[in-house]
Amino acid sequence: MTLAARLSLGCIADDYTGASDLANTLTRAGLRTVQTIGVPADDLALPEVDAVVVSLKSRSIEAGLAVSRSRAAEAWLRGRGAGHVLFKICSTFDSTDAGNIGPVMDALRADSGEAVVLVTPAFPETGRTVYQGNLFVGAVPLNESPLKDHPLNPMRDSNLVRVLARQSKTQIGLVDLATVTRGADAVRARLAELSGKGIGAAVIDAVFDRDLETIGLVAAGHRLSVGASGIGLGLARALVSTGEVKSTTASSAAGAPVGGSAACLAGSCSQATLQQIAKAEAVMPVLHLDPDGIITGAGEAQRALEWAKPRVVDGPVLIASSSASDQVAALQARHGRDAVGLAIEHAMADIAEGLVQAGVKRLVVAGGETSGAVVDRLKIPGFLVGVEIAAGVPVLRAVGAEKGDMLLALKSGNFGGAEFFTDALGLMR
Ligand SMILES: Nc1ncnc2c1ncn2[C@@H]1O[C@H](COP(=O)(O)OP(=O)(O)OP(=O)(O)O)[C@@H](O)[C@H]1O
Ligand SMILES: O=C(O)[C@@H](O)C(=O)CO
Repeated sequence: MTLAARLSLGCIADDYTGASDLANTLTRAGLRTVQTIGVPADDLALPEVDAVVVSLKSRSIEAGLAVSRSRAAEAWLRGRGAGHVLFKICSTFDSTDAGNIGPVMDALRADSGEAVVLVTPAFPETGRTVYQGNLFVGAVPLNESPLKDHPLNPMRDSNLVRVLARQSKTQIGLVDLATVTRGADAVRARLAELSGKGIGAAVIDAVFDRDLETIGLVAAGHRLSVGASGIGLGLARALVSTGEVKSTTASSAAGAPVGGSAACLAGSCSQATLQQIAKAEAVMPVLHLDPDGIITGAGEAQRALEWAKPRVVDGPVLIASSSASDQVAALQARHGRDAVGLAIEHAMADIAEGLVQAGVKRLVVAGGETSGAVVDRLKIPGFLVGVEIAAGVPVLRAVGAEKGDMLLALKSGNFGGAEFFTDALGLMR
C-alpha cells in the first residue's frame, strides 16, 4: 500500500455506509481519501492518500468486540503516522445504552493519552444539529424523530451528554454554542476547564458548518475525536487551511464505466428508504421480500434470485426487505431483534452474491448493517470515492475485489432524496 509520507488523518467508522459518507466528505474537502473494509492487508494496492477511513461493522455488535476491532484499526492508523484519529459514528448517534460509542471512545482515549475528547454528531448538510447537547434531526429532537423506532438502535433520549454518560466510564461535559461562536481559543479554554475537573469527553454544539470549522481547528490539535461527517469536514478544512494537507480536487475515481447489469437492495426500514422504494416502483421492477419467510428459512433468497435474474438483463431491479415500524416491531416480538436483523442481513448477502454471479456490476445498497453484510460477502477490500449522488452518499469503485471492477453506492438509511435509486443508477455507468 502506498501512503503519503505521513497519513494526515486516520478514521475508524462503525459502519460501512457511515465510512463512505465520511470518505465522501473528506474527498470533497480536498483530502485524497480511501475507504478500506477492515484493517487492510499489506498487499492491498492503493493510491497515495492523505486519509484512510477504516470501515468496521461495529455499531450494533457486543461492546467488547467493538472495542478490540476499533483498537486494532487505531493501531494500524497510528502506525501509518496518523496524528489524529476520528471515530466516525452515526449522525443520529445510533446506539442503545448497552451500545458501543462510550466503550470505544474510552478505549481509544486511553490508547491515545487524550485528556478530553471532542464529541459531535452534527452534520448540518443533512439536518443534524446539536444545541445545548441535544441532537436535532431536521426540526425535531432525536427522540421525536423516526430514529425512536430504529430496528436495532431505537433512540429515545436527545440529550447526548446523558446518552454518552450512560455508556462511558468518564464524566461527560458540554461545550455550548455560545462558546463555539466565540472561536477556537474559547473552545480550548472551555476544554481546559473541563479537563481540570477530570471530565474526559465533551459533547460540543454545532449548528452551521462554520461551527464545525472552529471545532475542526481545535480537534486537529488533539489526538482523538468522535463524531459524524460534520467534524470530518471541520478536520479536513483545518488540515488544508493550516497547510498540513495540500488540497486536491475530488478525483473522478468512478471514471471509466464498468457496464454490466445493475440492481438495488434495501434492508433499511427508515422512512427515507421506504419513500425511496415507493418512488422506485414507478421506474423499475421491485420485489418485496417476505421477512417472516426469511426467518423461517423458506428459501426467500433463492426465490428473489429466480425473480431477479431474467429481469436484470433488461434493466435495474430493486429487492427490498424493508417494512414500516409497526411491522418491524411485530416481527421482532415474534423472533427476537437480533435474530431478525441477522437473518435478513444474511439473506441480503445471499441475494447480492447471486446477483453478482449473474453479471451485476453496479449495486446500490440501502442501510448500514445491510451494506456491511453485502460488502463482506462480496469480499471487497476497499473503495475509491467517486462523484456524490446525494449528501453523504458517493459512487464507490471497488478496489482489489475478487469479482473485478464494480461500482457500489452504500446509502445510509436516512440519506438521499425521494428519487435516490434512480439518481444513483444515473451516475453509475
Ligand atoms: N422487514 C424488516 N423487519 C425487521 N427488521 C428488518 C426488516 N428489514 C430489514 N431489517 C433489519 O433492520 C436492520 C436495518 O439496519 P440497516 O443499518 O441496514 O439500515 P438503517 O439503520 O436504516 O441504515 P443506517 O444504519 O445506515 O442508518 C438490519 O439489521 C436489517 O436486517
Ligand atoms: O452519519 C450518518 O448518518 C451516516 O453516515 C451513518 O453512519 C448511517 O449509518
